[in-house]
Amino acid sequence: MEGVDHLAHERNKAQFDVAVMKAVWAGSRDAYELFHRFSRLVANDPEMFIPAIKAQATEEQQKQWLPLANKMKIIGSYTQTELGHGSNVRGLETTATFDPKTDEFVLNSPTLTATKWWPGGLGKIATHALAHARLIIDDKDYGVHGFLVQLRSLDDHLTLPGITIGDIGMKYGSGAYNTMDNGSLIFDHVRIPRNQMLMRLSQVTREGKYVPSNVPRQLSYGTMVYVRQKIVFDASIALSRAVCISTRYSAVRRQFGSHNGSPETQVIDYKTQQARLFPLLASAYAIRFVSEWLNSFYKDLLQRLEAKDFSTLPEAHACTAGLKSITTSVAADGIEECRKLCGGHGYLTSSGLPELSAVYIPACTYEGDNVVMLLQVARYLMKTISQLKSGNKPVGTTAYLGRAEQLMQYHSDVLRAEDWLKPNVVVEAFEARAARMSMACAQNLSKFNNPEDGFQELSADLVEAATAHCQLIIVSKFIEKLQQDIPGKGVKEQLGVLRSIYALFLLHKHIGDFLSTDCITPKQGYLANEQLRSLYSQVRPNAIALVDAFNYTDHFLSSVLGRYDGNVYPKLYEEAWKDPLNDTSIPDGFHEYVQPMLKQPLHHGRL
Ligand SMILES: CCCCCCCCCC/C=C\CCCC(=O)SCCNC(=O)CCNC(=O)[C@H](O)C(C)(C)COP(=O)(O)OP(=O)(O)OC[C@H]1O[C@@H](n2cnc3c(N)ncnc32)[C@H](O)[C@@H]1OP(=O)(O)O
Ligand SMILES: Cc1cc2nc3c(=O)[nH]c(=O)nc-3n(C[C@H](O)[C@H](O)[C@H](O)COP(=O)(O)OP(=O)(O)OC[C@H]3O[C@@H](n4cnc5c(N)ncnc54)[C@H](O)[C@@H]3O)c2cc1C
Repeated sequence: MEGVDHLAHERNKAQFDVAVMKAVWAGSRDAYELFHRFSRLVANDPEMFIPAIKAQATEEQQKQWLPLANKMKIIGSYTQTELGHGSNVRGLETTATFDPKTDEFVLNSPTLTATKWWPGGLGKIATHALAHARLIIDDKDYGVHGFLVQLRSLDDHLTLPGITIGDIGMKYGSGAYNTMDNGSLIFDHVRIPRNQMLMRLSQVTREGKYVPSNVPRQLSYGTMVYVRQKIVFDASIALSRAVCISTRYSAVRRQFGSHNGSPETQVIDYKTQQARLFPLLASAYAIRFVSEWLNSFYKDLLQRLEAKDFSTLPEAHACTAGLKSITTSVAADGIEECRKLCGGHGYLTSSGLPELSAVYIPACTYEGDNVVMLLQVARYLMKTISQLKSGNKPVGTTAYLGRAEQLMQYHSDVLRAEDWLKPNVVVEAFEARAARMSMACAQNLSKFNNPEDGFQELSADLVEAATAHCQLIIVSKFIEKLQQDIPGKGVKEQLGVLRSIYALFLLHKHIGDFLSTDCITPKQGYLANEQLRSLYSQVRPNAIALVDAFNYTDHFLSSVLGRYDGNVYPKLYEEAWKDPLNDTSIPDGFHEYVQPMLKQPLHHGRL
């Protein structure tokens, strides 16, 4: 029925102020108002190009290029990855050779594997590329730098001489990512003026002298840090969207359990459904809050960089790389789990979930493969530990490693299931687990003569240690969020329940880590699980209101199953009838191919 709220009875169960929770989810009341007025930005916005110019171009270059990019007079593509090299940026093959006679750089793709491959917007639309290439002066290789290269005429959009561009072809699924023209590009001795090398960090003079910057070379990777922290925020949106669909549908869907004609059981009441769904609901909130923190950390980094303070750059890199990795993996896996939680209907395009999944899963790869990113975190952790001996006191997200000795002695003192609700009890267990896993890796690494050999050999363990570290960050930031003043009836209590679910679910999932590092006993692990079950029961009456707090419109969710009013079945049926196959009762080709078979004579009563 139109106009009836089929989920009203669920909404009436809520034990908290949903309006306040909406503001908490949005980040602030102002952010909520803004969000309410404007529909959200499209995630795959190819303006990535602009942050790169801001980060790597001189002020003069910015004055020249940013107005053009902002007014869409030029369309740029961030062109880094090549057919043969993506993760290993230092391995890129494209060259930009300085020609002192003409005061130009000559861009060239020396091999097939040097073909630029993947950049968004490149295939059909971009007029310019921010191309990453090895700077060569007098046969000397100065490593990878950024160059602004015009690709297509601004008059007729035809490619310029020496440039071969194409689209790289269809991608996974049939959905929206195929509307993105990820491109391939070959340079054949393409000339650009010297002032189109982005020279904020290092310069090449008219005489062909290379002037290295007096700032860390890693600043040239700044765009990746910026985009990675955006991607963490994006993960909270993608996961919460899937969770919203799946939670609402789980309250609508009924299976089994009818007695004497009573309705069947709502599938959301099955404990197995809750144990799969509610940790994802909690994860969506956890990722949201850690992204909020990461964004403020990033803003602080920018202020410091302005003041030539580079001290937090390594931590910013480790945090953005690690959290990008963990949160996109959780979101991608979570979306798939949400699809399964919706049973057969989840596989229908009209559920919104297959499309969301197909568009989202490359987040585990782009802007840094997730394993490669965790290995960067592991390097940072190993470096931090190696510096402990020289008295360096770690700060920020690795401060706990400064208490490594104490954490190596730690044994959880949990006696009852409720003890696991205490934030300090949880944090200590997560700190001890992360510290012990990292310390064990550091100890094993020290047995190798060549640290790089050791790093390769132990890389699987290092990835696990990095994961434990990143999970600790997320748990800690959730706890810190709740130390803030949060008004509204029941809001803080509900967030407290979600915080405990998030932490205890992780503990349950990684119980092997906690037991093998001797941080907790099997009995304490059992108590954590017992507490988790009771927390699921506390979330149950609030589940619909907790996803309403995301404040997503039906238009944004694009899902028949996730409709606000829960009016799922008539709409599913209606959607099916929009399938072009239903335009006619006899399908195309029936008369040509199927009917002749049906009309074949029977032999001895058989075909
Ligand atoms: C407007 C934006 C909106 C965004 C909205 C969100 C939605 C986004 C949708 C976007 C869709 C698609 C976008 C996709 C775009 C792309 O994929 S662009 C291509 C991205 N490519 C990568 O990410 C490549 C990954 N590889 C690397 O980053 C590096 O090669 C790697 C870090 C793996 C290794 O670098 P090296 O220099 O070779 O390595 P090391 O020796 O390991 O490191 C040297 C030191 O440098 C430190 N480091 C490394 N990276 C950084 C960094 N980014 N910042 C600061 N520091 C860094 C590293 O820790 C080492 O430090 P140390 O010497 O040990 O102290
Ligand atoms: C949808 C999409 C959009 C993209 N958009 C852009 C764009 O706009 N601009 C751009 O320049 N690029 C873009 N890319 C490219 C993207 O950044 C790279 O694909 C990404 O960085 C991964 O690199 P790769 O493809 O070389 O993977 P590989 O490094 O080849 O990964 C293959 C496997 O090797 C493993 N591996 C690699 N190195 C190591 C190691 N050191 N230790 C252990 N395991 C390792 C990885 O974990 C993975 O399992 C895009 C990619 C996708 C999928």
